[in-house]
Amino acid sequence: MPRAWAAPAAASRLVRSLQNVLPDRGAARGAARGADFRSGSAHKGVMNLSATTGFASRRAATQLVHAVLQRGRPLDEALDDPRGLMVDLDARDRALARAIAGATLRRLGSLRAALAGFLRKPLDPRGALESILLTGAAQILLMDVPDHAAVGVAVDQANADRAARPFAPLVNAVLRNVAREREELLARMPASADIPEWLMRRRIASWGEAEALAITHAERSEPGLDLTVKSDPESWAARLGGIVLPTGTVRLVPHGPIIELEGFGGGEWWVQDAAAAIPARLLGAHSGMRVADLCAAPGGKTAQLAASGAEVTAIDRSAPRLRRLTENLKRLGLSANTVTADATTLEAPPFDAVLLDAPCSATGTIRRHPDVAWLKTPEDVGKLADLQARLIDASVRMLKPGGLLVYSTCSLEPEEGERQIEALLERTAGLERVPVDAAEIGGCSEMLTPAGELRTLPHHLPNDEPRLAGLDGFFAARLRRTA
Ligand SMILES: C[S@@+](CC[C@H](N)C(=O)[O-])C[C@H]1O[C@@H](n2cnc3c(N)ncnc32)[C@H](O)[C@@H]1O
Repeated sequence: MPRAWAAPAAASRLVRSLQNVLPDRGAARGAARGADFRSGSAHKGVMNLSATTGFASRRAATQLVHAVLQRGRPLDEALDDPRGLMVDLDARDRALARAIAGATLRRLGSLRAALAGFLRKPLDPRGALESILLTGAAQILLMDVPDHAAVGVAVDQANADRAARPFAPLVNAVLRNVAREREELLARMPASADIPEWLMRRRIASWGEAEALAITHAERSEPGLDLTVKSDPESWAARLGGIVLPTGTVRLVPHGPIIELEGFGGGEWWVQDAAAAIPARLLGAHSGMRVADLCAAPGGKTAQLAASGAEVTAIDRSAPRLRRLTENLKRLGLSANTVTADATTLEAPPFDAVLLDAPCSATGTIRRHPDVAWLKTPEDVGKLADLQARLIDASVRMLKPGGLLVYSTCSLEPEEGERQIEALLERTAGLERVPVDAAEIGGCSEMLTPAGELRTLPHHLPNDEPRLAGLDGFFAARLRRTA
C-alpha cells in the first residue's frame, strides 16, 4: 500500500497532538497548519487519486450517513431527498454511495470502536467530521477500495467542509492508522457491537443467546439481490447469473444498477426479499378471487397477488406511496384497484381473502436496511404492536365467512408476530389457524413454528457465498374465518 503521504509514527503523533486540542478549534487549526501532511509531492499523489475515485459519490455517502445518524432520517428517505447530493449522481455513482452508506451503517458499532482507538476524545457528532471518518473507515476495512483512495477522498471531503477543514490532517492520520491496523481491527469487531444494546437484549430474550448471535452475525454481510419473477425462475436465474432459492425467489450477487439488468424494462420481475415474497403466496390467490391488500404500498405483494389473476384492492393510507405502487404495477403490466384510506376504520364489502402486511419496527430487515437498527426504539415496538392489533381486527371485519387472512410483519419482535396471533385468537371467536405446510415454502421446515406459522430468521438459507445467504426476518400467520 502506498505510504507516500506520511509516515505511520508521524501520523500517530499528529492524532495525539490534535486530540489534545480537539475542543479548541483555533488551536487545532494551528496544529493542523504546523503538520500539514498534504503538502509537496505527497499532496499531489492524494489529489490525483481522489480526482479519479468518485469524490461526489463518497461525499453523497457521507451526507447519507449524517442524515441517518444526526437527523434521524431513514436511509431510503435520504436517498430520495430532492435537495440531497444523490440527485446529481448517475445510477452507478448512486449505487456506490448507497453501498458505502450501507456498509457504514451495517457495521457502525465496530467502526465507531475502531475510530475511538485512535481518538482521545469523542467526536462532536453535529458536524460532518464523524461521518467523514466513518465512511472512510468503512471503505478501508469493509470495501474493495484502495486505502490511499479512501484516505485521500476523506481528506478532500474534510477540506471541502468549513467546520471540518481544520481537522483534515486528523482525518488523514486516523484513517492511515485504520489502514495500517486493518487486520487487528477486523479481528476485534464483535457482531454484537453492530446493533444497539437494547435490541441485542431483546433478541437474547426472544430467541436465546446462540440464535441472537447468529441473527446479528448474518446481518453483517451485504445481502444479495432478490427478484420475484412473473414466471420461469430457472430461466431468469440462468439469464441473470443467479440461483433459484427453494422458495422460488431468484437471487443474484448485485453488480451495477438494477435498471440495467435484463428484464427490468420489460417488467419481467421486481425486487423483493425472499422472505417478503412468501406471505402473499400463502393466500393461494387465483383468478376470480377478490383480495384486499391492506397496507399495500409500495406494492411488492400487490404485484404477486395481481400476477395470480386475482381481483386485488390495494389499500394504504399514504397517497404518495400508493402512487409509487401504481407506477410499479404499470412497469410490470399489472393492475389493481387502489384506495387511499386508514384501514383501521375503512368500511368495505367483505373479501374472499385479506393480506395484512402491517407496518412494523422492521427489525427483520436490518440486513438490507441497517439504518433501522439505529433509528428504532423500544417504544416504537409497543406503539406499532397497538396499531397492528387494530389493523388485525379491521382485517377480520373485512373477511367473508370461509375467507382467508394472512397477517405478516418484517419484524423479529414476537410482540409484532406470534403474540399478535395468540392475542387475536383469545379475543375473537370464529377464527382458526390454517397451518403452513413445509411443502408450501420449498421444504424449509426450519422456517415454521410449532403452530404452523412462518418465522424466517436472517441466518436461514445458508450459503458459502455470504451474498447468496440469508433472508429478511419475517413472520406470517394464516387464519380462516369460520363464521
Ligand atoms: C410494511 S409497509 C407495506 C409493504 C407492502 N405490503 C409491500 O409488500 O410492498 C407498511 C405500509 O402500511 C401503510 N400504513 C400504515 N398505517 C396504515 C393504516 N392505518 N392504514 C393503511 N395503511 C397504513 C404505510 O403507509 C406503508 O405503506
